[in-house]
Amino acid sequence: MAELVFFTGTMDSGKSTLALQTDHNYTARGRRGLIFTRGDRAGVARLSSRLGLEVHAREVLDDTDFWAEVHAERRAGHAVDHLVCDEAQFYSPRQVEQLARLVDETEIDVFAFGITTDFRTRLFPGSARLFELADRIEVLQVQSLCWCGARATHNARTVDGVMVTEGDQVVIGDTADDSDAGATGDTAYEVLCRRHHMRHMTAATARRRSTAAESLWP
Ligand SMILES: Nc1ncnc2c1ncn2[C@@H]1O[C@H](COP(=O)(O)OP(=O)(O)O)[C@@H](O)[C@H]1O
Ligand SMILES: Cc1cn([C@H]2C[C@H](O)[C@@H](COP(=O)(O)O)O2)c(=O)[nH]c1=O
Repeated sequence: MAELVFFTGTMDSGKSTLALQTDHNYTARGRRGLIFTRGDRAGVARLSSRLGLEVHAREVLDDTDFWAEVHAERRAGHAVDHLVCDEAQFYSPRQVEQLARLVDETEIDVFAFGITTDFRTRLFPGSARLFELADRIEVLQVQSLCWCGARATHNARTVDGVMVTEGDQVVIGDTADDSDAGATGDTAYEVLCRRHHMRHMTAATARRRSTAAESLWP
């Protein structure tokens, strides 16, 4: 029985790596899959992992119709046994419904990978529809950590090293290590635990407060 599975987590939790591993393992057993992505940091029509793996992928656009894509492949005589769909948070609800229809009516397995919530802790439309329709939701096992050591559960956006909660929902970018904090004109992301996201306390903020406190009581 085919399934629509949504693998989700924070940024930097191993989603793209798992997407590549999944396609590799299914292909190794003779299954033929199509790989999709949208807005990967490596560029158009690329699926990349921070581990360094990168493959060609079909870029999902606003008018991409997964039902039409799969049936065009099959009309051309190509088997399609599974779909790997990365950055699924960026897909439209209608596109998620097309994925679910492919599972139900053509017995194709669909493995979707994407972050759960945006920089304001709100669900992306694509992620929300996947939560509503998926047969299974799998939270990534790789623990990305907040600066405090707790498991990171949410994604923060920083501009010039300062956490922001206003702006466009979609801004392609990467997590920054501490050395990048405060770079001018730089939009970056940092994974935080809920407590510190709600407090707007990034690693840089925590460090600044600690330094200020030490200056009062040297
Ligand atoms: N140099 C490294 N050595 C080992 N693991 C790494 C290294 N760099 C990145 N990773 C792993 O890759 C994960 C991010 O993988 P990626 O698939 O790009 O995540 P996502 O797609 O969820 O953003 C990190 O959580 C970390 O576990
Ligand atoms: C939180 C958040 C993230 N994004 C972007 C930033 C990245 O390009 C992707 C997530 O990629 P990853 O493989 O999971 O690291 O999403 C965004 O556009 N808006 C946000 O609020």
